[in-house]
Amino acid sequence: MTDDRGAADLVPAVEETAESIASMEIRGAATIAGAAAEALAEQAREIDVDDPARFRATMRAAARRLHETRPTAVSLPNALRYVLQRMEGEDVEALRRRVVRASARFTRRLEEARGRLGEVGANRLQDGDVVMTHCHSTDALACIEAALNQGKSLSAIVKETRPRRQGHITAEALRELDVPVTLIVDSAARRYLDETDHVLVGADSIAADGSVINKIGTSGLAVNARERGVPIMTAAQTIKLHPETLTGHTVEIETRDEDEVIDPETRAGIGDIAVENPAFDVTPPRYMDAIVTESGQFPPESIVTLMRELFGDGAETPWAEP
Ligand SMILES: O=C(COP(=O)(O)O)[C@H](O)[C@H](O)COP(=O)(O)O
Repeated sequence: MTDDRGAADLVPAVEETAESIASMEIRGAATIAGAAAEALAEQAREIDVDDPARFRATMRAAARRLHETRPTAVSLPNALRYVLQRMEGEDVEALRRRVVRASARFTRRLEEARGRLGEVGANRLQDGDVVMTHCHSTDALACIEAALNQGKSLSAIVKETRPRRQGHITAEALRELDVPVTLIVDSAARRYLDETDHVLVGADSIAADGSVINKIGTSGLAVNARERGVPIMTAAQTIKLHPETLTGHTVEIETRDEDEVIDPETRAGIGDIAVENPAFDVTPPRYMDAIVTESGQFPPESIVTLMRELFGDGAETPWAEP
């Protein structure tokens, strides 16, 4: 049986979502997961087949198409797993219902988890704190929002986050919450740590040893924060836990287009140079004070306990052909 089985029956919504994730129109680990779950529901709703085996094959093909878009955020395969593991039933209508329901439940759980972890993270922030952020993380922003709701007043130092400048999205979101924002270039972070009370980042994946995989620059920020004595936390709901790392696998770091770093004309003017553009890096657990999830906060080294509880010893890949 070839891996292409079911691919001919993919509905446009799946291709559109896959393209938007790959081009980063849809970005950020939690947002990608929600969009993927919704695309699976669209596939289930729109596909016009009578044969349950064919229905299942098209759902697996849709999941494979979504899975191949970006490699680092484990929330994507975790979302696909959540929905496909619930694809049960004897006939197409039953299968369709189960997929649509699972997708809706997944999206609801994303929202609830964000709310709960926000409250946990907010308890680590004090009234008057200056918080430094990196990239744009909805889970990290949830902590700030919850702290504001607790009546705390915060201000933010927002790292620009080259090359894609997701810091601009964070700055805008914080201004909408009326948080005073100072935008800095990435290389100014160490200097501004002297004025920072807490560093707050998100995660694309968390490994079994407590390593945090997040936007490139996070590990340097964490090392500098430790050197300066500034606490740093990762806000990450449990769909960011990477079950395959329980069995020794490492997390693949996405490499993106060189044009994001330098435009081709400027590059040609410089001469023959190599350009590299890794999108994420790995922060060792010893540089992170806490991982904040909807199930509470954890020292990074003990996150493996929560992972075993949630995933057992590893991960299935229900999108693979049987
Ligand atoms: O590194 C990024 C986004 O990278 P990119 O812009 O390359 O997708 C974010 O910190 C995490 O995905 C967490 O985000 P969230 O908390 O929203 O899941």
